[in-house]
Amino acid sequence: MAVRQGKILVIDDNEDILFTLKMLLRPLAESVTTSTNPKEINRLVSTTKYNVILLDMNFTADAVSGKEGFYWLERIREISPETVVILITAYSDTEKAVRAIKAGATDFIPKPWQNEKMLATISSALELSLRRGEVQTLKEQKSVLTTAEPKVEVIGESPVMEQIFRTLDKLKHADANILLQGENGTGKDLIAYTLHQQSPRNQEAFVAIDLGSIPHNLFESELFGYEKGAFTDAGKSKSGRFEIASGGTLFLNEIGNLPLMLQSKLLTVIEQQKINRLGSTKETPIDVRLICATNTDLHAAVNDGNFRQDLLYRINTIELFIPPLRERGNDVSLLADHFLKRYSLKYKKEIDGFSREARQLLKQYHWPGNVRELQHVIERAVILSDQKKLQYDDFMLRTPVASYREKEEKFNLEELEKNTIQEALLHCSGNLTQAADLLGITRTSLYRRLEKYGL
Ligand SMILES: Nc1ncnc2c1ncn2[C@@H]1O[C@H](COP(=O)(O)OP(=O)(O)OP(=O)(O)O)[C@@H](O)[C@H]1O
Repeated sequence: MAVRQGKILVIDDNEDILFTLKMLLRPLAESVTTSTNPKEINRLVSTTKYNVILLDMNFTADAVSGKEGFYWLERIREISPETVVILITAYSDTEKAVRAIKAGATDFIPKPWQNEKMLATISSALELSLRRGEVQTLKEQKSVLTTAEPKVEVIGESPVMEQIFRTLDKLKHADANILLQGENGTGKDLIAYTLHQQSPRNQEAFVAIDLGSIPHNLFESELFGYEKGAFTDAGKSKSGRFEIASGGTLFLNEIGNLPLMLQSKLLTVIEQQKINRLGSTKETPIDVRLICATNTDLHAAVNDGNFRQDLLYRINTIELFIPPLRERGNDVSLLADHFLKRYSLKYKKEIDGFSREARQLLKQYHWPGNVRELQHVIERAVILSDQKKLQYDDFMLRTPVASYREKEEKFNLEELEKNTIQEALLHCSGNLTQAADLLGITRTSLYRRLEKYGL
């Protein structure tokens, strides 16, 4: 026999009927709950997700109109529209059957029933309900996936990027949880997608959620989903990202933003591989590969008591540091050419390169917004330019071009950075965490710079 799935609720005022149906239907489902009192329906349906409800049409003795059945059918449709409802009555007639179906029932069974007919009807009702759930998940998957940006190949030839490509290659068959660290716009999302694409999970969904851009009060419902009525605005049930990503990869961007209370919930989910939607006691098994990303130093956050150490150890089986663009040498030029080609095509402009001065500026600029900033700068320049080559003045960089030019003439940026770090270290008596704070960078970034300048 197939694996028993789904929950059945039977409501009938006759105890014998309930007993017989319980015995008959038990082999079909995970559970069969019975009740003689229709007033229990509100409570039962609000607290448990039933797949199929078998509902008597007449509860009061002598009543034959079926009015009660229709009343309760409507209540069930309001509370749990996805549940399949089958009506039963001793006083069947075609007119009632048609009305019941119009009112949202799926089928109608006359009493006395034949066991084979009852079993066949309830089996198909269970099947229908489970398929409805799958369709709902697919719809939600589609809405999550179609909002994502189209993904492209990761471009880079610099030694630091070559090192990343070698590591990505080694991770092809490892289903390990991965933590990507790097400044905003360095390509963490793109690398997470690449990891998914090259993994055995690539036929399943890649679902991303940016915990830096959604309000804190929505974290829980977005991650774990909710049942209808779980909170004031929960008009209907919704799957969370964990459920939608099940079988595939879940990318949690800006994981450092997760409040401590949800960190412990996330830890439990990772350990038990099950989730509970908000407002539900039902556990749903999930199977996701987790890739997390952060632009903050989670190790420092652990030291400061803002991030759980046990959670960090669960998500960072492999840690990958994605370097800022300014440390990738000629990759800036490579990426600039790539974006120029893409946007010239998109905006139908005949621009075939950069002036020498413009290319020099791209190389020297420090790109605080990394690849994303470069991409936007080139797109804007392509839209506004009316020459064959992009010029120095076509770029509207975050640091104003004029003052940047002046600074370039006056200072050597690296020298400046090195001196500033030395000063900060002196000021903080060598305390790296304090120095990093003072400089407004992460401890990891500070370490890298100390290495770079041999400090
Ligand atoms: N090496 C690369 N090659 C091609 N495109 C890249 C590369 N790195 C980043 N991009 C592009 O730059 C943009 C920003 O990258 P992405 O969103 O992956 O960065 P991120 O580190 O996840 O940013 P954030 O931390 O702000 O979420 C995207 O459009 C991405 O496609």
